[in-house]
Amino acid sequence: MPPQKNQDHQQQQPSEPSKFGHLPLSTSGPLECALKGTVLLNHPYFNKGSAFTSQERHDFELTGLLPQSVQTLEQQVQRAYEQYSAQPDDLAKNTFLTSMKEQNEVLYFKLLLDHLEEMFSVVYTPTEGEAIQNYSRIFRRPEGLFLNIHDIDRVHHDLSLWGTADDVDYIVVTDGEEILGIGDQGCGGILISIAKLVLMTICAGIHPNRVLPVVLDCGTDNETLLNDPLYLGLREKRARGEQYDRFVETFIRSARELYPKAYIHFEDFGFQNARQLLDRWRPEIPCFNDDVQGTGCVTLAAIFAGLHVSKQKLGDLRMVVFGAGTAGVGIADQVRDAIAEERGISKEEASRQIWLIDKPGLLTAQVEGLSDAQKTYARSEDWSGKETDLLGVVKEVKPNVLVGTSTVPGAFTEEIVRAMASHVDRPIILPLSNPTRLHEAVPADLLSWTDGKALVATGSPFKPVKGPWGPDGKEVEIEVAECNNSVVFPGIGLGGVLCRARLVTDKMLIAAINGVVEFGPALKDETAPLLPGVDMVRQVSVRVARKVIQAAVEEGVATEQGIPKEESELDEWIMEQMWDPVYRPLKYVEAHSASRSAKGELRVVGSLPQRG
Ligand SMILES: NC(=O)C1=CN([C@@H]2O[C@H](COP(=O)(O)OP(=O)(O)OC[C@H]3O[C@@H](n4cnc5c(N)ncnc54)[C@H](O)[C@@H]3O)[C@@H](O)[C@H]2O)C=CC1
Ligand SMILES: CC(=O)C(=O)O
Ligand SMILES: [Mg+2]
Repeated sequence: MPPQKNQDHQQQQPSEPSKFGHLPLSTSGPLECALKGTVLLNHPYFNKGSAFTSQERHDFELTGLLPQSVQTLEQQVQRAYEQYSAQPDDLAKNTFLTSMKEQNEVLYFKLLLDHLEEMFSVVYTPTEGEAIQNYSRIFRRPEGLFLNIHDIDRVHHDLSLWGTADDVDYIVVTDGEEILGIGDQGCGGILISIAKLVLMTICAGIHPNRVLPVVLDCGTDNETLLNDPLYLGLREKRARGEQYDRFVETFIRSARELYPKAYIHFEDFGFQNARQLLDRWRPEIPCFNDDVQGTGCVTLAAIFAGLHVSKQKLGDLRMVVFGAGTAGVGIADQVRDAIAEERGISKEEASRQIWLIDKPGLLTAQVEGLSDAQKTYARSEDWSGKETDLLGVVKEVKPNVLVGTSTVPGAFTEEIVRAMASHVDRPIILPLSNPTRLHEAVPADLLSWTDGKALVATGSPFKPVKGPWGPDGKEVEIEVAECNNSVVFPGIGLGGVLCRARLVTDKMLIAAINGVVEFGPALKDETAPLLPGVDMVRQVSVRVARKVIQAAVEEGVATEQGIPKEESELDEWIMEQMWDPVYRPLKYVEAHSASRSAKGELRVVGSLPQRG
């Protein structure tokens, strides 16, 4: 593209009046800004770098601080992409993107959106896992909110610095205990909160300046971190029990009080805490546990697609889950409820079609120390004299669905997979452990051991697999879906935020699953992936959000006014409120006369220490 001389007349965003009138979260029109000069250039939300127009350079005291050429966002993306491509490896690419986010958010999100398929695995699993493990080493600048268990009395105050009551739509909080499949990462867990929020913006258009990433620093049991002189978090063993409960409760109550509109997303808590927190808060506030509910929803959607291809019914499902932790039991619950609904039977009866395996082997009534959630699935029939390891259970139970959420790489061995395929024509096999190196099996092996018959989806992305599985042994390429909660949590969150749901109900989650299923490529072409890919994320999120909002309205938990009833209008209403990475004209306002806008877009220096 030839360089363009003067882009002053580039129109940054049309501000057509909406047919719905003023929508609370729409972001068209000029952006009020009280910052000037270097402070403005250093503010990631307002900064446009070389794309500031000549007028803005004069109005905001930027002349002399920028080279003369006024460039377009597209030119900036081109330059940024060249810089990104020159990075030596994925972790360096991840670090490059983080620093771009700290400089210019519009450019960061535009770059990501334009190259989403290539960059998704760099800002999310698997590379984000590597960044988290190295947090205290690659740290440059803090982002997010770090709350200290020893300062419970300051939690409310520290949270209050983030904005006013209207400023926050979405909070992702972790305590860092069970990050992806890489265990306790202490305060480095802040990066999973940030990554999930990046996905909320990219996949669902949640405004990047109206979100809050939080890590609850309760210490860490990770010896490597405890012994690392550069570790940035509390250097002590994890607090548990009463002190922990009081800390989390103080956080949630303060967040609710300060930001009553915000939806709270729990991420990567340890198994016991994840469940307890969800059970404790779900009946009271709009909250969601991604590892339990998000994973349950996306996996059920993949299973629906797999059953469609294998021409089996949900009622006939026999599922073995290897790794009965947060995700494994979350999946089991979602599948159990769907079976119960389809067959018109009790949840208890439906749970008989599911076998959970953990470290002691099959979970039976004889296994001690099971949590309440696991006990629901403990087998009561007599297994004495039978093998209760994965191979033994697969041989005995003859499952048509096998799920891996164990973090044990290679656990789905050739023998196990062949045993499964010997009694089911199209086995549905979902190795979901992240990051990539922890998958229970890789698609190439699963397909090769089953002559291309396995219906596979994986927790992290994999390249398509080629093999002689077409008609007459012709070589075909099989694309494997990523079965990650990222397919579904953005749409659920978008729906929850836009309708200002009081609660996130079971029916809203079922509606979300149906939304994903409608986009499943395998429903139209049986050789296609079980779930929609990254290229369709925004469309999927709009559909999921629509379904979630409709269910919330039906259930009486939507509190927003004026939600359209008609589907295409509702889609328009949703899309108008999704944030897009475009530069909007800046309008100067005096700091002292500046009130923070309801959109949280007017940030006065000093009001947001973490982001200013
Ligand atoms: N694809 C997706 O969307 C998601 C994937 N995950 C992945 O699932 C994995 C598990 O995550 P969580 O459930 O949060 O962790 P978790 O720690 O709660 O669960 C893991 C379970 O596997 C069990 N396990 C470990 N070694 C085992 C062995 N040798 N045999 C049998 N069981 C064994 C553990 O005892 C534990 O119960 C992680 O790799 C995580 O990244 C989690 C959430 C979503
Ligand atoms: C995907 C996700 O949430 C996890 O692996 O924990
Ligand atoms: Mg997670």
